[in-house]
Amino acid sequence: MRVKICGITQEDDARVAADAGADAIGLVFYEPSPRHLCSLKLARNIALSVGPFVSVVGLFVNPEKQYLEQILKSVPLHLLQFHGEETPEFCESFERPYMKVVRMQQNIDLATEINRYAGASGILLDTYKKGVPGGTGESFNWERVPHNSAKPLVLAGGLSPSNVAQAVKIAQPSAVDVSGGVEAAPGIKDKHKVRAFITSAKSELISD
Ligand SMILES: O=C(O)c1ccccc1NCC(=O)[C@H](O)[C@H](O)COP(=O)(O)O
Repeated sequence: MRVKICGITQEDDARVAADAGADAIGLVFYEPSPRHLCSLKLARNIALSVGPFVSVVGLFVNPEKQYLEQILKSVPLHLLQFHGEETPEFCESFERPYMKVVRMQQNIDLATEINRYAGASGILLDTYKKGVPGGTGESFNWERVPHNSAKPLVLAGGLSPSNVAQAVKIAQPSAVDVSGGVEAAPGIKDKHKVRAFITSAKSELISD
């Protein structure tokens, strides 16, 4: 099981996540978010602090192309994560691996969305909440996650150290993603929760 710790805003938290076995960290480039990184220098330093074998993911919500290109010039991002209404053509235009987020609205046609983003490295399934593009801290019904997806699925939304093992068992995703569930305060991670989350997410695979 791969684990991404999202919404990192300081180097210490990035190191804690990497040392605890995180496979990826997420940096938010979306101004209304309390986890938004307004300094590119800070974003770059965080990205460089995790070492060569931890993926650094940049989160965007309907970004201006120029803004994203400017970030790519100074922050070494391995993967882009799109939370808005970005088209497949837009997502692919940066020639960088990307994940498209699908918010699990009740009537969503997941198979169609997955086919639409054929160029994506994976699809991140997140909770739908009107007007909130991500980081809701709320979960959705994990039974809705298909086990035969054409693309790797990343499960997100309201995960925490206490529910991630159950979520993995039911949804059987390729990876899990957490932000609010391992925070001490918005944008600040709790190192005990980060460690507990990673241990729990990864141990489920072993116990099965
Ligand atoms: O974190 C935010 O504030 C945020 C704002 C806008 C788009 C995405 C955002 N975060 C995304 C994530 O942190 C995760 O990919 C995912 O949504 C899970 O978040 P959570 O439910 O808090 O674990």
